[in-house]
Amino acid sequence: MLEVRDLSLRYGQSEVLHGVDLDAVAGSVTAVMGMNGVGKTSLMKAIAGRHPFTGGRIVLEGRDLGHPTAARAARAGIAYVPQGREIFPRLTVTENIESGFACLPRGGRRVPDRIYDLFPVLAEMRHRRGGDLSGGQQQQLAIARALVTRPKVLLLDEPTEGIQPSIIKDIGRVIATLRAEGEMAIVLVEQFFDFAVAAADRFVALKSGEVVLREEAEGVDRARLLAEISL
Ligand SMILES: Nc1ncnc2c1ncn2[C@@H]1O[C@H](COP(=O)(O)OP(=O)(O)OP(=O)(O)O)[C@@H](O)[C@H]1O
Repeated sequence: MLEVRDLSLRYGQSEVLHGVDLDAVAGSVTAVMGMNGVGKTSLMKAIAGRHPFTGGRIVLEGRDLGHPTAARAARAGIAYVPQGREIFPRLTVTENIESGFACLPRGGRRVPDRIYDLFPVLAEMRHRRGGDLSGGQQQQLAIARALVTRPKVLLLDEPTEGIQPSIIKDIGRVIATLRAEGEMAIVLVEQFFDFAVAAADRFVALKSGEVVLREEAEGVDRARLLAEISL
């Protein structure tokens, strides 16, 4: 589904990703792990067209996307839920969800009922402002906004960061549901080790902008994975 090949990315003179390969497959969760500053968010931003990359390729369903803008990546089927959520605080919950429509043709601009089935709290809070929601509710809102685009690839950047345990469980259930439906490839950037281990089908560990480990979840050596992402 998604193939990232030999990706490099710079901020000014400083290269922070060096030849990263990443695969994500429909109906499975690929966890990207690593310490602060190893380049996880930069990788997500490159895939989502939020930051230009300097070398490599991003291929979706066999089609090289070139160097997409954020709008083109979204139209191609890549949805990005950013770290920090980027909710519009003054817009209502519904308006925030509808802001995801920008990349859809006019005929497709409808919030599917299933969004509210996945996130019942958003139905209850439809008319509240985004800024009035708790951090966890905002995270659910950010995921809902991404899902209205009916993506092929869902990029989740640290969805558990700063969120209360009950909502972390809800988010884990939503990820498991989407995975089981088998239609989208999910890439999960996550520093909460147990959450990532429970959710993922495969792990990619980054260190200093390079992949240092690539393992299927089945039979993964947890101690080795933890060591790779902690040093
Ligand atoms: N806009 C920017 N300009 C310059 N350097 C940046 C910029 N954004 C990130 N960096 C640097 O690039 C490196 C990788 O950052 P990135 O945010 O991708 O890492 P990360 O693994 O996602 O970290 P975290 O877990 O803290 O979010 C870091 O050294 C960071 O300081």
